[in-house]
Parts: sequence; C-alpha cells; structure tokens
Amino acid sequence: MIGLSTAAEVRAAEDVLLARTREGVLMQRAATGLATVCLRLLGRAHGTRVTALAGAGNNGGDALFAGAHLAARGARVTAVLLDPDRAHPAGLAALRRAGGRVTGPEGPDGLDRADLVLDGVVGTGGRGGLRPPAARLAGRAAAGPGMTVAVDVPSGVDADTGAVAGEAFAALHTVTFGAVKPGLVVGDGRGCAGTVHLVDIGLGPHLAAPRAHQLTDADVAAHLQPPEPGDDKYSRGVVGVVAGSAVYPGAAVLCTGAALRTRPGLVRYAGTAGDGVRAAWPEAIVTDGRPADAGRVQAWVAGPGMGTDDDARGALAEVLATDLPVVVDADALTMAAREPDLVRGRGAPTVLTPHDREFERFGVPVGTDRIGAARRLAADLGAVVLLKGDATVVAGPGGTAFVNATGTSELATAGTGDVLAGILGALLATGTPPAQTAAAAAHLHGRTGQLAAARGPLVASDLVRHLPRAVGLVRGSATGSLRDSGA
Ligand SMILES: NC(=O)C1=CN([C@@H]2O[C@H](COP(=O)(O)OP(=O)(O)OC[C@H]3O[C@@H](n4cnc5c(N)ncnc54)[C@H](OP(=O)(O)O)[C@@H]3O)[C@@H](O)[C@H]2O)[C@@H](O)CC1
Ligand SMILES: Nc1ncnc2c1ncn2[C@@H]1O[C@H](COP(=O)(O)OP(=O)(O)O)[C@@H](O)[C@H]1O
Ligand SMILES: [K+]
Repeated sequence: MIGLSTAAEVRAAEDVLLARTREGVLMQRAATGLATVCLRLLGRAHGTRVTALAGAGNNGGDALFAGAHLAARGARVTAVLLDPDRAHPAGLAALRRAGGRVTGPEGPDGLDRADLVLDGVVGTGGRGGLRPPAARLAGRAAAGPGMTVAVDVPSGVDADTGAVAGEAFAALHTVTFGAVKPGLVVGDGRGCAGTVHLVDIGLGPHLAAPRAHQLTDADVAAHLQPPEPGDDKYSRGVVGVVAGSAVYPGAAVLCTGAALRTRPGLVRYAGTAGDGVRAAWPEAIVTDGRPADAGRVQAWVAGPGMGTDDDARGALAEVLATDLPVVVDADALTMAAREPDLVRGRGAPTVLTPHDREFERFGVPVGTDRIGAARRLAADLGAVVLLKGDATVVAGPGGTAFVNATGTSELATAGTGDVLAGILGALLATGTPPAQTAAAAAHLHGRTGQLAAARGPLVASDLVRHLPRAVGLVRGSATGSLRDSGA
C-alpha cells in the first residue's frame, strides 16, 4: 500500500526530523533526489539547457540546489527568481558557485530552448491559484520544448485535495519528497502531476499513519486468491445480482458476467431480465422472482438497469433489509438518494458506487475535494462510498480512503460501471473489509481496462472477457508483465 500524506502530516514529520538533523540536510536530500531523477529523465546533463523557476520559499530552494547539481555536471542552468530579493540564500549561492545564471521574472528565462524546466515556484506552502508572473511562466513552460518537472507539487495545485484554483503548472513528471500527497493522484492535480516519483528523505518513521492509500497489485492479489483443494462452489462466496429489466437486460448480463469471471463460484440472479442472463450465462442460477426466492448468497449487487418503479424499490428494500454486504449501484443509487434511511440503519456493509451526477442526487455537490466529498457522504450514511472518476476514490464511514491508481480513459463507455458492480459483488462475498475491498475492485477493473484497451477501443463486454487474464496478472503481482504481455 502506498500511503498518501497531507501537507500538514509531512510538515509535522519534517519538523521532528529538522530538530534532529543539521541545518539544510533535509533540503540536500530532497534536491539530490530531484537532480538524480532529472538526470535519469534527461539521459545526460552535459550540454543540456535547464530553466529552474524558483519561488521565495523552500520549494524554490530545492529547485536552486538541484539546479546547482545539474550545473556542476555540465548543464547550462538558468534560474528564474520569482521574487529576487527573497530567493533561498544558500540555494542561490550554490547555483552561482556551480556556474548557473540568474534572472528575474521578466528576464531572459531560456524557456523557449530548454530541455528541462524545473517548477520550484511553490510547494506545500502554496495558497490558491498561481499569481500572475508565475502563471505566465507556467503557461510558457507548458508551450515550450522542455520536459516539465514539478518540484514536490505542481505549483498551483492544492497538495491535499488536487484542487486547482486558476492556473497551475502542467508537469510531465513530479518529484515529490517524503510521501506522496493526495493532490498528486486525485482531481485536477492528477492531470498536472504526470508521473509521480517519490524521493525518500527519511520522514518515514515520523509520519503519522496515513488516512488515505493507493493499493498496489500485490495488495489486490490478496483479494484474488485461487480456490484451495477443500473449496466448493459455495465456500468461494455466492453473489446475488438484482439488475436489469425486460427492456434493459444488458446491465444484468454484464454485471452477472463480471461477477462470474472475477470469482467463478456461484452467481444467483433475481429479476426480470432472466431470459437474457440465461442465454448469456448458463452458469448463473436464475430466478424470475424476488431476491428472497433466489437462495442463499453472501453478498448482493443491486441496481444496474433495474429501474426505479415500485417493484424495483421493493427488491432493493429486500436486499438492504438483509444482514449481508450490499453494493448499491446505478438505479439503486437513485432510490437510495430518495430514501437514505434505507441505507443509514444497516448493520452490514453497504457500498455505494456513484459517479458525480449520482453522487449529487444525495444533495451535496462533489466539488473539487473528491476525497473529502466521499468521506462526508460515507460518514453521513454509515456506508462505503466509491466515487467513480478517472481516479476513483473510495471512502469508509470512519474516514479511511483509497485513491485508485489503475485505469484508462477508454473506460468512459456505457456499461463499464455495471462490470465494476459485478466485480465488487464477487469480492465482497468473501467477507473482506468493505472499503479496501471496494478499492481492490476498482483496481482490478482499471487493470482489466488497461488490458482490454491495449487492443484498441473497448466496450464493456470486452472487460468481462479480459477479467480472467487481469485476475491472473494481478495475482502474479507482476506489474511489468501487464506491459510486457503484448495484450
Ligand atoms: N520543511 C523542510 O524541511 C523541507 C521542505 N522542502 C520543500 O519545501 C516546500 C515547502 O516550503 P515552504 O513551506 O517554504 O513553502 P513553499 O511551498 O516554498 O511556498 C511558499 C512560497 O510560495 C509563495 N506562494 C504561495 N502561494 C503562491 C501562489 N498561489 N502563487 C505564487 N506563489 C505563491 C509564497 O509567497 P508569499 O506568500 O510569501 O509572498 C512563498 O514565497 C516543500 O514543498 C518542499 O519542496 C524540502 O526541501 C524538504 C525539506
Ligand atoms: N476518463 C476515465 N478514466 C478512467 N476511468 C473512467 C473514465 N471515465 C469513466 N471511467 C470509469 O468507467 C466506469 C463508468 O461507470 P458508469 O458511469 O457507472 O457507467 P455505466 O453506468 O454506463 O455502467 C467507472 O468505473 C469509471 O471510474
Ligand atoms: K512546485
């Protein structure tokens, strides 16, 4: 698991370490790590042109020291000081000693010919959108030829939420110190950060236990264990699906198929799309009646394509009245938003899976702080909230949160949410903790999307077909093999 630490958590750990180390040691660790990543990205330093944008705080200090490292290796470094009278004195002296040039915000900045642009305008000390001179330079850097590398946080991005109020630096890479900040992996900040590189500056032992995480393949593999010799179709976790309708059988077919392909023990289907499900998935046990007629299950998925009429409302109320985990998706979300008490009083885990418009039906806008929004709704309803997006966020009622690290924009196609609901039901049926399980489902869904998209544009049923391979690859915990598989 990769911990996501807020700016305040990082600062608190830095304060402990600063009191125990010689002055400047932490910044040296950060700047050396930054320069090392830049050298790797550039391939060489000698003869390259580097522009370092440096604000008046420690973020600017990092950029100036890293610029000094690169200059000492033969790079032609120009430092652009946003506030020349307040530039980090030791960083500036180091840059000058190494032969770097220095200019002001209106001076010859070299951005038109740079191979590399370092964004050291502002880091965790930033407030609001970029101010005019910095915003102008960030725009020129984005339009110029140089590879853009943000120092710690892309300037203009809120490190905690990923919110961007106004302009922000658009980085291809972000080299971040001590811990990954949530704003680099969620919301608009995710798009500004590019590839995130973590530099260890020794904060680890002093960091508070993070309240937000990203799962890795290895974490998710624990949710995808193969059956053991003593297992039978019941012991692997039986999933119940309440989805689809006579008019819209597709959602039921996708959801049931995804559950079967994720964990092929037993899937029971109850609803009015039974004929379609029988035709597509002869393995499923289908009842045309109500959920209570379906037989015993260990988790329910309710919602995709089921409609919102009285019968649908009755079926939803029936599964929510059980003491089993329930996934509330699509039409079930619309009904739960009308009657939140259906969810609020439950003792067993409930996982709601809204996209933004479904989320807003609960009466609160998502806004720019997606983790915060998911946490608040989760606390209000006493449920897990999986807020879909390019980086899906999961929050538990106690505040534990996850940000998904896998996926592809090719998933923006009808029916992929039905597949996610089926995957999630299959994983929840084993009784693992619901918030992490929901995050594992989003991770597997994203990996499956990546596999399917490698062959070209995908539709939702492609995901169902690729699920067994994605499960196999994640089980192997071999991230590289996804890339090397030729899929
Ligand atoms: N602590 C440590 O030991 C270590 C810290 N490290 C590094 O320090 C960074 C945090 O440094 P920090 O706290 O000095 O703040 P920082 O991010 O430089 O910002 C302050 C400057 O930004 C300016 N500014 C603010 N908003 C702005 C805006 N919208 N648009 C434009 N400018 C804006 C603000 O201006 P002012 O408001 O003062 O006029 C001030 O000049 C952290 O991210 C990491 O890189 C590493 O070296 C590891 C060791
Ligand atoms: N741009 C994107 N990048 C990554 N994933 C995306 C993107 N757009 C949508 N998705 C994912 O695709 C799925 C769409 O779900 P949903 O909107 O419920 O679709 P449907 O209701 O048609 O099944 C979600 O898992 C979401 O996270
Ligand atoms: K920065």
